[in-house]
Amino acid sequence: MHGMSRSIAYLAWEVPMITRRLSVVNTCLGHDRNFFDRKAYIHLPYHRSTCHWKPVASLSESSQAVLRQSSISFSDSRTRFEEDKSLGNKSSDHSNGTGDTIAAIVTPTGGQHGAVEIIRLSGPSAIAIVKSLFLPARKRQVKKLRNDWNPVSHMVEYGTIIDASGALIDEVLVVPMLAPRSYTREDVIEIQCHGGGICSRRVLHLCLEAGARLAQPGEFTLRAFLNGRLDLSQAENVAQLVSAKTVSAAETALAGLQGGLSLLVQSLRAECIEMLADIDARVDFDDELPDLDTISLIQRIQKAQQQVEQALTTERRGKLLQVGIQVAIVGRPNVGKSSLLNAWSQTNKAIVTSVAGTTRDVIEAGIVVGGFPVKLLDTAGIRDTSDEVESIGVERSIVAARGADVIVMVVNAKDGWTEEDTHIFDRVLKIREMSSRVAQSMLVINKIDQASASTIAGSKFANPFDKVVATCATQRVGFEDLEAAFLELVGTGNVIVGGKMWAVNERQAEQLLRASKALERLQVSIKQNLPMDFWAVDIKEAAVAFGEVSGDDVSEEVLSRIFSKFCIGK
Ligand SMILES: Nc1nc2c(c(=O)[nH]1)N(C=O)[C@@H](CNc1ccc(C(=O)N[C@@H](CCC(=O)O)C(=O)O)cc1)CN2
Ligand SMILES: Nc1nc2c(ncn2[C@@H]2O[C@H](COP(=O)(O)OP(=O)(O)OP(=O)(O)O)[C@@H](O)[C@H]2O)c(=O)[nH]1
Ligand SMILES: [Mg+2]
Repeated sequence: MHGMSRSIAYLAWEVPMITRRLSVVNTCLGHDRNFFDRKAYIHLPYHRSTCHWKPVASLSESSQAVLRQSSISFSDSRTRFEEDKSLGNKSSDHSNGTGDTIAAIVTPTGGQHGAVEIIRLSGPSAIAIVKSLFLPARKRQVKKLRNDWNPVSHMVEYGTIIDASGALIDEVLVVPMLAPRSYTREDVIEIQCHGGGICSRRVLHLCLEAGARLAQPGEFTLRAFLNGRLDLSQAENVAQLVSAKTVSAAETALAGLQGGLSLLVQSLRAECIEMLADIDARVDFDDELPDLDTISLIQRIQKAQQQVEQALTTERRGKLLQVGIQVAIVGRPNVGKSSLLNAWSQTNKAIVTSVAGTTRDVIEAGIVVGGFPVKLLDTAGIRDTSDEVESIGVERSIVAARGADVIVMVVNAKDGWTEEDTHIFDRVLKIREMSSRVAQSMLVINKIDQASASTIAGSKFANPFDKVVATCATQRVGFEDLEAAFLELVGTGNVIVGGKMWAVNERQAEQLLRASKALERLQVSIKQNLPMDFWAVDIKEAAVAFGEVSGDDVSEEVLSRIFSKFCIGK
């Protein structure tokens, strides 16, 4: 960094290293911000929208090393910016990830096959590979030739796929989406084959022989992320969208995919970086700049923190939408648990008889309540029994209750609250205490056609339950109240149920919480008049946490953990 004096105030645009594969050249120079705005900067192999302004001298070792290797001169006060040729070349190598072309069948492969199946290719050789297999029907020439196809982006082409010997493999439609107008921003070609599993596999095989590599789970979306088409939170919403089990879950994921959360996090991160720049500048050049207005700074921080806290309130709803809610129905034999499951799910899944001890195994029924996927678990009536099969069933009831989010205990209005009920209640409560998940509880007083529910509902026995509802399962009475109470119980915070509102996932919430804590500490540091270096530490922490959400500042490990959960072809 010879010749560089601090007063020239070179600023560098340091991009955190995203993946090792994506090289260490993360640095870019600007004479000042305006200069940068005029795009006089080195083209980076990989850069995302918001980064971190720093004096060159404070850059990381590796970034400084890159600068030293490049031909940028620091000695001239007017600054010559030269684009280093080797950097430029690297840049194009990396613009498509590893440079290879990936392929996968993107329609379902196991189980049921559809009428049409799609193979997707993405990468620099996608066109060449398809050219070598595809004979467009449209060509007017009498003699059809291989390699004689000129793809037009987003124009469907009809033709045939042939193998190396010229044998017909399938009659297909081909859709080219040329870079950067594609999902991955690379050249993407989709081949629509006949369904049934054979054609698509043969075509995929030909693509692989022609030089494509089988895509890993989530690799198309990973490329979309690496090429800046989606940020990380949007990519996570792609996975959530395709695994959504209800309309509300899908709508929530879609809202995230459309960028609601991304925009918020982006602006929060930009805000942090701006505040950090103000603070850093005063740490470095304190004598030349006016004092910071700490009152307005604290206001900015408070506003940011409020936005983070608000985003955090969406987590519970998001989790319940994505994962669903497990409800264990427990109680004495013959109180009507199976009848309740059948009535609630409007099925006949569970066997109902007047014999106590009918249900032996856990019976599941999936329903949707207020947009949330709910799994009802009907269980064997809990009692002391010498019957071997029944006692195993009772054990399973306890296990089901232990894993449930909501425990519904059913009692019988006619019998009133019995000693056995107390016994079960104790066991249910014990389960609640032992469980790491805090289950909520609901008392359902059933068979209200035979006796009034008020005796139990008004007794001390009802008090410990979060909700009390009266039903007649055989006539499907009380189920509206049951659902309303249930929704209140799972409480979705102040977010509209079923609204088109994004939600944060667990990983995002973890980072937002980290940011919120850092912003909290920051306010304390400012109020206590601690040195500005301390402020910088906290604000950096918040910026990094936001960067973890957006993917601007994320390790390869986290990336591979996220993308490995995708399905193949996504
Ligand atoms: N056949 C097919 N259907 C699909 C997908 C796909 O990849 N293939 N998608 C995959 O998940 C989803 C749609 N997502 C997509 C997103 C962007 C582009 C795309 O080509 N974007 C261009 C805009 C094209 C234009 O300019 O008209 C771009 O953003 O530049 C394609 C699909 C759902 N349906
Ligand atoms: N009158 C009336 N009978 C009901 C009601 N709910 C269930 N029953 C009857 O009560 C009996 C037992 O119902 P189940 O649903 O099998 O009871 P369970 O709690 O699952 O019993 P186990 O599986 O043995 O633990 C059946 O004859 C049902 O028809 C109700 O609300 N009113
Ligand atoms: Mg039963």
